[in-house]
Amino acid sequence: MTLEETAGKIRSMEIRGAGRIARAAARALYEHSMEAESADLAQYCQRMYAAAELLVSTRPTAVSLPNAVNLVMKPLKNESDLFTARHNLEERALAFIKRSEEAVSRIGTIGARHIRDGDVVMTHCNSEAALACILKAHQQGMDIEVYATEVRPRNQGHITAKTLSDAGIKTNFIVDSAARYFMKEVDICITGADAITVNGSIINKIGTSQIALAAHEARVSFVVAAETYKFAPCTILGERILIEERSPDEILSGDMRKQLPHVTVRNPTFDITPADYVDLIITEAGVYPPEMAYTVIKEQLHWDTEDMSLELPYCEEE
Ligand SMILES: O=C(COP(=O)(O)O)[C@H](O)[C@H](O)COP(=O)(O)O
Repeated sequence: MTLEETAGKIRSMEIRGAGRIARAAARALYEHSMEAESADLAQYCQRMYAAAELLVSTRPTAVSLPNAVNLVMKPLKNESDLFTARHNLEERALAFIKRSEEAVSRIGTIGARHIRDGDVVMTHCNSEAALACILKAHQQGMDIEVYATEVRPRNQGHITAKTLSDAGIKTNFIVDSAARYFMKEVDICITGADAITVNGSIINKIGTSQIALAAHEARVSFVVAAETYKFAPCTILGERILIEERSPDEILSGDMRKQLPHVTVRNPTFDITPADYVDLIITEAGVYPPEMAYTVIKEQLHWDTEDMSLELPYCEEE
């Protein structure tokens, strides 16, 4: 797949979900580097920086995307010859993909320890990391039941329901607005994350914060499964995560909107769940309370003040 094809698929959401987007970006950089016909290091760097910028511009919210791109790209500035630069960049891209896949599997193992035999689990959207926990618990022989939301407008819940059904897990498929109604039957909510800020807020699919609120009210655990590269270093510097707002066409057709001249369709793709409503964040490096987000960014992402000069567009003002 060409770089432009990958960028187009991320933009159109054919490739979606924060972890998958991150791996697709790393894969695109790897393949772009392999194909690069560059006369010298400067030309190669120029080509790769342009590719990185294109990838980062595709979707604004999932921090896994700029984090993956930075992990692959950042050491490039210290290279002194084309051959080594190219070799090292390709190694870093492949290492990121491997690390990401292993992280999801490890999160599944750790997350399954938070599910008990007989539990009813609610999940929202389609998160590899959240599903890894549920699938692992099922594989370990636990008798669990799941409530999976529909996830309007893009219906990612259909993918979740199919995955759960294929695994033989008893699943209730519900509209998003039924989450509070069913919360009294739920023991634990598990969702993924697109970004986690330094104050432990979780940015995930629109509707997540309502589920967290309903869980809080009902004294149900609300747990987030997320790889460490979902934490957002830029938030240490006070930057906010930009919440993507997608086309109104996803909700009402142009023809229908023409009949409603005083109506504006709003379509935010993600929302923010404050740390107060989050019990735990399950990462591949272990389980953290949301209050420890700063420590994760410092220790797991090895973020330091040098990163303040990052040139790539990391996050933008909300
Ligand atoms: O909100 C979404 C996907 O949104 P979209 O469909 O708009 O990309 C997922 O919950 C997170 O990305 C985490 O997923 P994962 O755990 O797979 O990274």
